[in-house]
Amino acid sequence: MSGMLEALRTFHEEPADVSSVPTTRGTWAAVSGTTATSTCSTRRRPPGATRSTWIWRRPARPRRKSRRRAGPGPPPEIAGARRRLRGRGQRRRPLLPAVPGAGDSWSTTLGKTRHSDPSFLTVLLQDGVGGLQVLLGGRWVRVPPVPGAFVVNIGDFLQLMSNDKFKSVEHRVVAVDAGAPPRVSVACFFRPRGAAASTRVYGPIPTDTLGTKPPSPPRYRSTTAVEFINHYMGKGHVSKSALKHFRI
Ligand SMILES: O=C(O)CCC(=O)C(=O)O
Ligand SMILES: [Fe+2]
Repeated sequence: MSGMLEALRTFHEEPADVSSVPTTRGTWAAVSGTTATSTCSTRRRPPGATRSTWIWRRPARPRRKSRRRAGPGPPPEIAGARRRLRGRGQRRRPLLPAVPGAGDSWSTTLGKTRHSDPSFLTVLLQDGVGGLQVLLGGRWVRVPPVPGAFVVNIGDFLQLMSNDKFKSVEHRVVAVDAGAPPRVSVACFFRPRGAAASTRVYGPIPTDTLGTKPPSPPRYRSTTAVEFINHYMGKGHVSKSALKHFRI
């Protein structure tokens, strides 16, 4: 865990010419054999929905031959960081600078705006800086970093499939006060990928699995991961509005 966070910091502290290499999918894919992309675009995102973030998508079945043909490879520090980050699914590495005077008043302008994740589950590793908050009973509650622990978030997909039995959690990240080091975190989003993402249809699972109660009527229409994500991205990932769109 600490190695992974350290790798992120190392990467962010690289000179600009190294850390700015992977600005396009093509460039980074050719360098690393994985796909990386930045979510720093402000095109369809409201303020607060962007930060310095890189997404790694590992090919489902990496083909060694094509990797070998891919060129000389990244510098050793980057290769090391990438090795530590490898795994299934999608990982992000946000970096949030400390802000002089930051407090709750900054929360809607800097950090990660309130949202729920378009995943079944998200496994999150945060560093010791803090700033993550969840919405509980209408109040923002801090999620203090616990060394050696992951934060596991229920995502919108699980809420949809469980017909509201498990509720996705609204969360945000607020800027921390000056003096703290820049914050890094790694999130792994578990959701359908590859062909299944556009072909497999997911809907509420009947909840009477024990046969003890009549199943509750579905509260959401069925959808594919691709349709859900496209809608989510189009909304600019704010709050839980994407889920509402699928509600019957
Ligand atoms: O950085 C964090 O703690 C949370 C990041 C997050 O919520 C996300 O990327 O969806
Ligand atoms: Fe999130």
